[in-house]
Amino acid sequence: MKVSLLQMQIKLGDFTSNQATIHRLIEKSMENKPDIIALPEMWNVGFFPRPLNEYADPNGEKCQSFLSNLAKQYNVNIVGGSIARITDKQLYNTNYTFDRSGNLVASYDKIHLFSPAKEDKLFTAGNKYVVFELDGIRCAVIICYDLRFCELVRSLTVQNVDLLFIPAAWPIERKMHWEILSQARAIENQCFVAAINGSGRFHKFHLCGNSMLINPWGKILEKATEAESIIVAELNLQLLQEIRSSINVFHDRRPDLYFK
Ligand SMILES: O=C(O)CCC(=O)C(=O)O
Repeated sequence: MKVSLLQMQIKLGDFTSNQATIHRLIEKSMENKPDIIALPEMWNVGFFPRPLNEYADPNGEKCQSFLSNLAKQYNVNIVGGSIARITDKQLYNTNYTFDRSGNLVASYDKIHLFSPAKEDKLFTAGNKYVVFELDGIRCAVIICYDLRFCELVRSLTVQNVDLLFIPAAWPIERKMHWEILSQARAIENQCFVAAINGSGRFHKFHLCGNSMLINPWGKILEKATEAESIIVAELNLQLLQEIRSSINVFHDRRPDLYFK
């Protein structure tokens, strides 16, 4: 299973240019023949042009059709980061994931909205999480600030998730949290983590890049710099069973004692 992360530089409010960037990066990433490609948070318009309701994709239809066509064209699974979507006048931060045939296999609305940036005032929060399969591998996706909520990730990984995607627009000031929390989620949940950040600046936000592919032991297999880049790694899925049987935290946990 080869996974490639497209750490793109997103242009604020410029969907057409962002689509062109994805085309360019996918074309290049195909040299490595990845099975899955993943994109960062808010790739359609960035974090956030105003007024956002004029920039957001109505019902996510343009983005869905763009991603579905790419998946078919390149015969690759696409975890479509997230986009700004508007439905019934409500804004959502939404992930769409497509399989190689261009079928939508998952749709997830960000659950934890980042209140320090007033995301909770602009967007409506999602209220359900999803687990899905890509080429027979159990996957899940969370978005950016969701990374800080270990309860959410545990709720997903008790459903046997092998590969967790974390599209993000994570700022440079908290780069240390991005790295440590991503590694912690991999270690505590004994799964692979694909942490895919954007690169560049919006308003006062300066994204830290540093996308990572992390194995279930917490080892960083590949890491990007701050600049626009593509990283790729082959995931040794055998490691999942080796680690889970040597330290069986899912067997030893005591959910009967938690959150009383
Ligand atoms: O949690 C953080 O520090 C960053 C979160 C964030 O930027 C977001 O959720 O968009």
